[in-house]
Amino acid sequence: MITNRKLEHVEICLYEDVEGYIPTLLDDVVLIHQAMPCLSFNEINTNVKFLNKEISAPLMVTGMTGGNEALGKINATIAEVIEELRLAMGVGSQRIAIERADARESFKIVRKKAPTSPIIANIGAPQLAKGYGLKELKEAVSMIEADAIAVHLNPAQELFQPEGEPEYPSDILIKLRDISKELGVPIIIKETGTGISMETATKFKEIGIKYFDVSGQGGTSWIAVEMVRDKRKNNWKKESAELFAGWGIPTAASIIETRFAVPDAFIIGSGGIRNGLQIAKAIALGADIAGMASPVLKKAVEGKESLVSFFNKVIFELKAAMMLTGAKNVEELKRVPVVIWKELREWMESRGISLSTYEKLRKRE
Ligand SMILES: CC(C)CCOP(=O)(O)OP(=O)(O)O
Ligand SMILES: [Mg+2]
Repeated sequence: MITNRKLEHVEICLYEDVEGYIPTLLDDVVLIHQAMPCLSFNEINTNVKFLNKEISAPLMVTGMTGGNEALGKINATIAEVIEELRLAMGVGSQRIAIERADARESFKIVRKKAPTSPIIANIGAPQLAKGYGLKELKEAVSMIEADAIAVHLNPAQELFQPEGEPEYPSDILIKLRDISKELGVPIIIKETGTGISMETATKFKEIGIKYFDVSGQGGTSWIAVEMVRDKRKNNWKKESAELFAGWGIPTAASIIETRFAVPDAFIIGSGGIRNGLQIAKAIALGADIAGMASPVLKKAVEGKESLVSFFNKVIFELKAAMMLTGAKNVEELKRVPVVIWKELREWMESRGISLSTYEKLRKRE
């Protein structure tokens, strides 16, 4: 039953160990210290534009949940806080709300609590292979008066999900191309913890997609989440899921690959982002904003105050990195000098991405 799966997903993300199988490789990005920043801390401005709205920091809460009253309360807490702090948020897959009218309030509450913030709807690509079309995506968008819709790509998760639907035929691309012309809001192609490659980003660039949420490996592994469900059900896939738990593209590599493939893309750097220093690195590496999910979920269930102080800490860390690199705003942060070394540099070399070529793309020159 889909509602049970929604509840299990949140319970597993909160209380099971399903992250950190492989590093994000953001540690292989060094922001160069500038001892004479030529600015004072109170001058630093973190405002950025996102989906034609201004947000106070380059950070969104990426789509997680929804589907019943309890999950709606989590959405409500996050929505209230992101509206107050002028951030942005996505909702979890709205498939359950397309299928069940009683699940809709748990998503609608987000727009009620965040009337002015950028809010992003969410539908899975497998549903496009199984009959969903413009009607269902419009329904998901209008349900929460969304500014955009994330179409999530989760083939690895579906493969190991007990009741999974690993159906990703290429006619999904044709459908998305046609839908994007009529939908009225942008489509964000969003991975789910295994990252977007340059080949995959190119496929979506070719149908006119401009927004990517890379959701790389290094944070929550949704293969591991389904592994836990397999184990609980003694499903035959459990050992295979364990084998693949660390499968995917590390977040730092996925930011580079997506920027390399789609130089003019709007990139959300997500997957294992846990603090403001990682946000600064993701942006200096090529992302436009960063995305967080799991750490926000964990604070949200503690309550609003806990989530507010978490975001204040994260934004202080981002500003600290901007101060110490001499970046007085996010546009300057995109161009600060960095060192890319160790595994991440080896990854670039083996993928044919030269540092000098990437330097221009990273700075969006
Ligand atoms: C998108 C993913 C990280 C979490 C939801 O996976 P799911 O297969 O349960 O989502 P659906 O309800 O859309 O099938
Ligand atoms: Mg699914």
